[in-house]
Amino acid sequence: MTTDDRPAPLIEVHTDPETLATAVAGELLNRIADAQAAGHVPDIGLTGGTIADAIHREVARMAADSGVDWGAVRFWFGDERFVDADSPDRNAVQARAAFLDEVGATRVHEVPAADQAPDAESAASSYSSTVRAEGNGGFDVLMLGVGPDGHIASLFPGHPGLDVTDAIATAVHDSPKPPPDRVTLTFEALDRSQAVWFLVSGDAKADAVARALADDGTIAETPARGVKGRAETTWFLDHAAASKL
Ligand SMILES: O=C1O[C@H](COP(=O)(O)O)[C@@H](O)[C@H](O)[C@H]1O
Repeated sequence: MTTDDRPAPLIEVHTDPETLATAVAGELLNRIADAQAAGHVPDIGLTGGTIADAIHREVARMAADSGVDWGAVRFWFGDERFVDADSPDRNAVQARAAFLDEVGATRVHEVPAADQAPDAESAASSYSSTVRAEGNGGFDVLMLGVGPDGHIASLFPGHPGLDVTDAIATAVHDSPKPPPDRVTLTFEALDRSQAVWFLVSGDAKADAVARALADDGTIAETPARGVKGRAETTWFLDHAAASKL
């Protein structure tokens, strides 16, 4: 199935970032619980960013009533900033602080950090091996924040990472958004997801959302155009982010 054969994106608009975060957190907990009830260990792709952090905090708040077995869910990162393991810039550090440590998640697959790998290339290669060895062929739910420039994960407009087709993860240098060195999953890997959820809030991202969902446009200009779920693609927006649709 090519990306074009996949179901058309759904758009869910919430009043503000707070209601958006609560809605996505509730939906995520339901998806995980349903997968586990069906005897499946779900693979969940996490993203960094502002709205992701709010969602993660809502997951922690709502976790107790969810029935989720946190030892039976695998967490992954769509991208990571190549900084030291304890740096607050790291997506994994932020996600751990917001919910993973609090709920007691045990199967968290992090990208090697700058004090654990010699360079971003080695970290990308190591993460590719981990995904190949311990992943289940794709994410059940992949969450992606979107930058004002239309980037997803660490796939930035016009950057060489957009063209990598022979790897699961790749190194990124000279990122337009700091920090400059990063590791990102490639389109090849992101595109193996059953459900892709774009998470976007704020009017600074309204243009990027409109470009991503327009009939015409290129992935090189707006990388968010380059990923669709095999079974579902949903854009979770607040009013501000949806204001140019
Ligand atoms: O650098 C990154 O930025 C994006 C979006 O972040 P935001 O603060 O504009 O919401 C995020 O999706 C990505 O994972 C992260 O590394």
